[in-house]
Amino acid sequence: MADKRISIYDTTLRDGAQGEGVHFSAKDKLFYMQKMIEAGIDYVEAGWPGANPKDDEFYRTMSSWADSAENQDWRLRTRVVAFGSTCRVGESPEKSDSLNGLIASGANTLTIFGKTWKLHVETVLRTSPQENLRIIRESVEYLVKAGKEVFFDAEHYFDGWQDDPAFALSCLEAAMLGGAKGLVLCDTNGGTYTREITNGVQIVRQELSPAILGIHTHNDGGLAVVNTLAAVEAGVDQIQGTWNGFGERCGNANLSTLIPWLQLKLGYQLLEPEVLHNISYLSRYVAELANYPFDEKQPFVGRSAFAHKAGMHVDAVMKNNRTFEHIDPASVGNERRVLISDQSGKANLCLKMRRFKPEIEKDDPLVELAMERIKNAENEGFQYETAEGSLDLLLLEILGKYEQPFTLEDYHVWSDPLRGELDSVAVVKVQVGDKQVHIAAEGDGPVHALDQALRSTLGAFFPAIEESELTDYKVRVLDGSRGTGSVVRVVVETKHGVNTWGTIGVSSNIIKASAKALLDALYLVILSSQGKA
Ligand SMILES: CC(=O)SCCNC(=O)CCNC(=O)[C@H](O)C(C)(C)COP(=O)(O)OP(=O)(O)OC[C@H]1O[C@@H](n2cnc3c(N)ncnc32)[C@H](O)[C@@H]1OP(=O)(O)O
Ligand SMILES: CC(=O)C(=O)O
Repeated sequence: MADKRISIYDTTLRDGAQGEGVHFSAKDKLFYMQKMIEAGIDYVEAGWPGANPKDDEFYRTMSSWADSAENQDWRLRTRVVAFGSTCRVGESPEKSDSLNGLIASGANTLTIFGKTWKLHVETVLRTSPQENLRIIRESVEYLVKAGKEVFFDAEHYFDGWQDDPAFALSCLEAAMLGGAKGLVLCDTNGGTYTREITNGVQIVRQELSPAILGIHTHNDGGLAVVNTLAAVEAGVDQIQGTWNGFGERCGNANLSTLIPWLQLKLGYQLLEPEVLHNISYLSRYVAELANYPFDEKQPFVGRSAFAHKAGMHVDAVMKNNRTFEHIDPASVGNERRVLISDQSGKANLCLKMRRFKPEIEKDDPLVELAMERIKNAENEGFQYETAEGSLDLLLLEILGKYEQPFTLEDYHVWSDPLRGELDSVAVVKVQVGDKQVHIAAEGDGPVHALDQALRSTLGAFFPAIEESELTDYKVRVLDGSRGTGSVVRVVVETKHGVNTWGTIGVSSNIIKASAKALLDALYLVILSSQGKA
């Protein structure tokens, strides 16, 4: 149903943080909340009070922040949710540390999960179905009486429903009897097929009338996004998910994919259009905050999402972008990229070269020349897809616009691996204008020594060098048949301000390959600081 409002329940800080390698400190969680409040996310589940000191600290700080006069209006847009479980078997809610911890958290919206699959009731809780219904109903009731808005996460709902539909439904009824505002159907093991999700949601819609019906899926079968979309089409009002699909095992339904699908393609209302235009940035922000590598292959928001490599595709995109783009990249804050490789045609290169010479056309002989040089270089082992910085330098040179800011006249590197730290020395001879400089520097290994020598020589002439940093260094053996004499490809990543460049060197001598990649990086830092690259 187009233009229906679907609320977003973001569980990145809770279920997302249950993912391998994903961590948020209490302070990270506060930064995160502020971003999501700005974005207008409806519900943000931030953790489990009582489970660990970090979550306790977060809720303490969050409640005092929310209570302060200048932040009173945050509740209008975003609700911070505290998560926990029902009371334990044989326990009364009043005695439950979990429930009392939730009330004490200060959050006005609370989500508790409970069992709906008999397998869990019998083997994990080791209790009777009746006791399970009691702990669900009484726990919800206790929180509602404390003045809270309560969601019930029906753990393993779809497995439970396939096993014993009447029992699974009775668990939902117990939560409703307790006064739950929302019921959330969880595919906890992530292995449910889409058809069962659709059926499961439709039956709950027919049988019960919660104020909010939500869906929470995991990605173990690779269907979390599709299953969430199916649930929306079958009638849920709320999607639970995590940015970048972070979460336990194979992760949760990915909000970075779901939101554009629902809003741009299916016509549902989730976020303000300007927030949707910022969604690539938001996804990246969350990965940065979690210190987790961003998956560039993600639909909609990844760098590769609109990266065209095949020559024929780029030719078609230049004629009409709809030929190979399912949406306008700008609608999700992303951009089209043209990759240059041995799969490129003149269209790829022409688009790339227009950055430096806007009037260039596909039939210009310089485009042909660039294609020949690149295909030959790729044949020798260069790979410009990961080294767009070196590619820029090559194109500037072909266009006659390259002014090399210095020349490395000579260099020598010695290593004494038995010396311990700073085991290598490099001496470089560099020509800058009419000045020639010799400098020696030590380093941990020969490449570090060379980098240090170049930087200390050039920093005096070009201050931008001092502000730049090497952020990655990768070596790949191209053909192992010659053992330690094989040709290697070195790719260096360098950051200066908001710019990051990949540069490349290829040689059977790892120092020579590294020197070429390092030099290209330094040239780029200097040229871009002078507005020439
Ligand atoms: C599907 C989900 O993702 S639910 C969220 C799961 N998230 C987490 O587990 C992360 C945070 N968890 C924790 O920090 C800890 O597990 C704590 C603090 C909550 C509990 O720790 P402990 O008291 O040491 O218990 P432990 O984790 O070993 O075992 C879980 C207990 O809860 C019980 N339990 C599990 N689910 C429920 C439920 N829905 N309602 C009531 N009790 C439950 C289990 O039966 C078990 O009890 P038992 O020890 O009497 O057999
Ligand atoms: C509650 C929850 O995270 C799940 O069932 O997957």
